[in-house]
Amino acid sequence: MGQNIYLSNINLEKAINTYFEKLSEFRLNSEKIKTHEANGRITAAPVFAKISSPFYNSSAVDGIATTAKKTFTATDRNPVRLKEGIDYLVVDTGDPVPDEFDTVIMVEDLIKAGENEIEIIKPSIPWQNIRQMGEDIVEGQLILPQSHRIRPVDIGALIAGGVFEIEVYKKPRVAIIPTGTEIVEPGTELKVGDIIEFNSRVFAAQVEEYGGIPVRFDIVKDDFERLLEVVDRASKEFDLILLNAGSSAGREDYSKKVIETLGQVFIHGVAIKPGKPVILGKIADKPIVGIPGFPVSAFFIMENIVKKLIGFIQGYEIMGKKYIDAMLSKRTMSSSKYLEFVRVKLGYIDGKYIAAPIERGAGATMSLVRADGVMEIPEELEGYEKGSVVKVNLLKSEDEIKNTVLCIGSHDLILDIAADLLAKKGKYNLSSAHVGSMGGILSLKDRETHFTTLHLLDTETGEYNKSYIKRYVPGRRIALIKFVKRIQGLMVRKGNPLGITRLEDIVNNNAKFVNRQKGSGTRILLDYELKKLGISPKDINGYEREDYTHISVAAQVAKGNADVGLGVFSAANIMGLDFIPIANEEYDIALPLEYLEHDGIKKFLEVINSDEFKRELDYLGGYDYSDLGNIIIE
Ligand SMILES: Nc1nc2c(c(=O)[nH]1)N[C@H]1C(S)=C(S)[C@@H](COP(=O)(O)OP(=O)(O)OC[C@H]3O[C@@H](n4cnc5c(N)ncnc54)[C@H](O)[C@@H]3O)O[C@H]1N2
Ligand code: MOO
Repeated sequence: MGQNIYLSNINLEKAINTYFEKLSEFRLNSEKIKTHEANGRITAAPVFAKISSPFYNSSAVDGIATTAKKTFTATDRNPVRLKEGIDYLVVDTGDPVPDEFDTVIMVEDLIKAGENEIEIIKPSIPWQNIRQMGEDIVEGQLILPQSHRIRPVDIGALIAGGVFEIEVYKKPRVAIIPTGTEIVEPGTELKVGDIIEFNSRVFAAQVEEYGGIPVRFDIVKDDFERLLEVVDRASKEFDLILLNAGSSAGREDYSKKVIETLGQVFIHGVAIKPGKPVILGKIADKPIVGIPGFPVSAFFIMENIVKKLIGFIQGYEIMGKKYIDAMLSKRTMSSSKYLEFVRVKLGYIDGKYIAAPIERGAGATMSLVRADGVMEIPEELEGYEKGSVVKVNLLKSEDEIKNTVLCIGSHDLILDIAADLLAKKGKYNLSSAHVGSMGGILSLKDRETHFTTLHLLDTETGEYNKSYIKRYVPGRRIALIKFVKRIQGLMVRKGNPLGITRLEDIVNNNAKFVNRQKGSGTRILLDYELKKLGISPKDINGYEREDYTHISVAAQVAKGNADVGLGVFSAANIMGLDFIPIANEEYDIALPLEYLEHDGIKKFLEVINSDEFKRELDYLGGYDYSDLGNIIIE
């Protein structure tokens, strides 16, 4: 099979418009369903009232129905006396008002004046307190237009208007076809190269959210003939087909060829990232979308194209992306060729939303789990500077974000434990963006975070953190709170196969090293220790190779991608690695003094001072919390 390497790069909106034009002939069939089962469905025709509501003149209050004319002379001094059966009829709310009466007086305005007689001291206006026939809905009136998504309140109006059955579009039946020889069903015994299939399950849940009926197919291997057969069958039985993976240029990427063979491809390649190799086509008159395999790319294609498409085939525009303006905490570059979606953590600080970008890889499923929102960098821009105001599509509610305590700083596993305990308390959540200690201090300086976590060694004095805050956040009252002392050491595979016992051995034994990023406390510690020993970074194989967290360094060692890395004991412990202690460092919390009064921060501090938290630290090992909670006010 020839490779199809030429992708187009069409603007997203233009691609969608072009595609929908090509699909303009296609519409779903409609069906009649019970009105009370129609929530969320789309009307296939305008709906008119069959009867008026109310169906008769009815009393809007509890009181008496009478004739306005008889009450005109009533005053305090000259009350008007009325007789039941002759002048009035007692009515309750909702009761019919007989034709001979034209007004209703509330019971509170009646003065009892003997058996079956009352007095009133104020005239009553004609039609007062009467809901006249058809006041709400008049027979023949339009209740809902075509292509309207039915809401709970609409159901009430329809039934009141005598419409008990309604013509709606059939829910689109969506075929979801996972493909790939390397893809295996969950639960299969895994061998190297296998990938557990889960995209289809994400798509199915999304399709349900968008109002479609998902049907998931079995995995199809990368076999052109077999793919043709399955897709051909799906195109006959379903309204929309989602063909997953094989959308790019690999030797076994057949999606485009399959669609071309059975129908037409209109667009292959849209100017968005992640998600660019998407394929938009049709077979007979049915839409088919080739969705890239990487889970994050797939997510953005679903949210930005398939969601709209499911609305479109029902003649309906699905809205609902909610945006806020946020201040960006970190310079973020992007290619001016694409509209880029960047996952961010969000916080609400001093009345402003702050967006802190997280991982950008297309395979990082967890990044979507962790993200609070998605920043959109428009196609024509080369990115944004730190401090820019950016547009962020919310993945959570504004309330949730306002109840988030944001930590931009250096990462440690114990932050995840604190986050879990804080969430358990209810109301507040801890969101942490990992940018290293220096990045954290800069965010503190620029008022972009509630607090930061840091472990910065002053290589002149040997003291941690204090001097950095003085130097980088001058003129702001900062509280430094002691958190934990942690053992930093060399992480090596179980049994220490290269026999590493000191930093020097990395060079001596020519071990493959994996480093932490510049600005991280661990990196500063490494450089400090190397300098003390007179070792040049150049002599360390892998010094240039950077990872962003302790746990990812540990994972690199565990997988054998590196022989050794510097990190905390708990990370080594979790990954089942051996650990050679090198230094004790002080991992602390810094925050603007006034935030000690912030309710969410108070709860966070309660959490880290709790026995439960300390028990977790004991369990992880490698932490000394004897000073925890001491506040050194700068
Ligand atoms: N030479 C080029 N290579 C690539 C290009 C390019 O333009 N030229 N584009 C890259 C981009 S961008 C993307 S996105 C991917 C799209 O890849 P495919 O759609 O062809 O997907 P596969 O290679 O078949 O799979 C990739 C990857 O996705 C995961 N995957 C796939 N299916 C599932 C599933 N059902 N459940 C879970 N995960 C799944 C899996 O990790 C696959 O390895 O192409 C780049 N390459
Ligand atoms: O489009 Mo790919 O999704 O950039 O990774």
